[in-house]
Amino acid sequence: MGRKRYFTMTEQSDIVSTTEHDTTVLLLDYLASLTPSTPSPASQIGSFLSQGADLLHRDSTTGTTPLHIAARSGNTEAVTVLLGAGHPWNVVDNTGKSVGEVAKEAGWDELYEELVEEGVRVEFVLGVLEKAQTDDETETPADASSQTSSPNPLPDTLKSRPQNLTESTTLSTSYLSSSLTYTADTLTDTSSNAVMMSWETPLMILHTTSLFSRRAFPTSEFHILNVGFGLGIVDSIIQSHKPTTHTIIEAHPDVYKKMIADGWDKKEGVEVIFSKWQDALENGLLTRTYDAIFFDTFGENYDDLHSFHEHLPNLLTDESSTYSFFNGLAGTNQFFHDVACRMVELDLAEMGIETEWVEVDVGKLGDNVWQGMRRKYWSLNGYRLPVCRLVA
Ligand SMILES: C[S@@+](CC[C@H](N)C(=O)[O-])C[C@H]1O[C@@H](n2cnc3c(N)ncnc32)[C@H](O)[C@@H]1O
Repeated sequence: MGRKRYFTMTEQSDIVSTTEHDTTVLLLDYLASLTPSTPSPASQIGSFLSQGADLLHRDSTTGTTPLHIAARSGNTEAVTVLLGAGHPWNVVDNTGKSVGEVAKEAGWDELYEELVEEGVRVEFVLGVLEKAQTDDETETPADASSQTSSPNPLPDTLKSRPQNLTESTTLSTSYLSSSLTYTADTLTDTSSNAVMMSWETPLMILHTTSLFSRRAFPTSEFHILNVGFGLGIVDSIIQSHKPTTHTIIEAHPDVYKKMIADGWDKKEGVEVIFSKWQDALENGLLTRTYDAIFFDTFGENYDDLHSFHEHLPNLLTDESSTYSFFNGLAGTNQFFHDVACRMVELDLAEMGIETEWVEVDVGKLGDNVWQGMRRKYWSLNGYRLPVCRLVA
C-alpha cells in the first residue's frame, strides 16, 4: 500500500571511467557558471550527458547533485533539462537541503514554484504507474523477478508524523502492538516516538473552530466524527461545543484503555469505536453521515490519508459539512511540505472536495519541546490548516 520508492542517489555505481568522470566535471562546472539569462543551456547539457556525464553525480563531501547546482544558478531551462533527463526532483544534500530550498534561498521564486509543480507531477505519475502495477499484480500473481520498481523515492518525510519506517502498514502493525506512555504533555511509543504532543493544542483549537464554523447548532443537530484520540485534546474541545453525537475511532489498545478509564464511553452522545478506521469503514461501523470530520492518526502516510479521503463523499452530510485533518505532511521540509499540500489539494479536488488553507503562525518551537523524543515531526514556522468541503 505504501509507495515503495527507495532509490537513493548513493546507489549509483562508484565505478566511473576517467572519460565519464572528466565529462561529469565539465557538466558540473558548466552548471555552476550559469546565470538565469544564460541562453539555451539545453544543447550544451545534452552534449555532456551524451558523452557520458553522470547525471546522478553526488559530491562526496557535500552530497550536492547537478540539480542543486542548476537550481542555485536560477536557470530554469537547465533545471528542466536535468529533470527531463531523469534527475530525481527530491534529492537532498548531506545537510538535508532539497533543490527547492536551494532555489528559494537564492531568491528564484518562480523556479521554486516550477520545482513544486514538477514534484507534484512526478509523484502523480508514479502513483498512477504504481497503481497500474498493483492492479496487474492483483490480476496475475507476478514473477517477482519481473517486477520493476519506480526510480524516484517519495521522500521519507512525505508523511504525517513521520516515522523511520516507510511502509505504513508495517508501522501500523508494530505501533498498534507496542505499549504507549502517557505524560501530562505527551503520548509516546516504546521507541520514544511522539504520537501526540501538547504543543499542538492551539492548532487543535483552530481545527475544531473550523469544524464548527458553519453550524446552525443549537437550532439543528450536529454530528461529528474524530479519527484518532491521542491525548484527547481535540475531543475535549469538541465536547465543549456539545454536539448532538460525537463518534471517536481509536485503534490502539492503550489509548482505548485510557479513554474507558476516563469515562469517554459514558459521555452523552459519545460513541467510541475501538478499531482501525480502515476496519470500521470496511465493517460498516459508521452508520450515519457527519456535519464535521477530523482526521489525525499516527504512523500512516500519504497513501493512507488518500484512502481515507476517498470515503469522504460518502461520510460528509452535505456541502455545508466540514472536514479537516492534521497537516503534518513533510512537516520538517518546506519544499516537500509544499509539494504534499498541492498533491492533497488536487487529490481532494478530484473527489469533488475543495480545500481552503488557513495559514497559522506556529513560530519557532524550542529544542526543549523535542527533548527525549526520537525525532522532530514538525519544524516549520507556518502551519497550513485545511478546511475542506464538498463542492456545491
Ligand atoms: C496524533 S494522535 C491524535 C491526537 C488527537 N488529535 C488529539 O487532539 O490529541 C493519533 C491517534 O490515532 C490513533 N491511530 C493510529 N492509527 C489509527 C488507525 N488506523 N485508526 C484509528 N486510530 C488510529 C493513534 O493510536 C493515536 O491515538
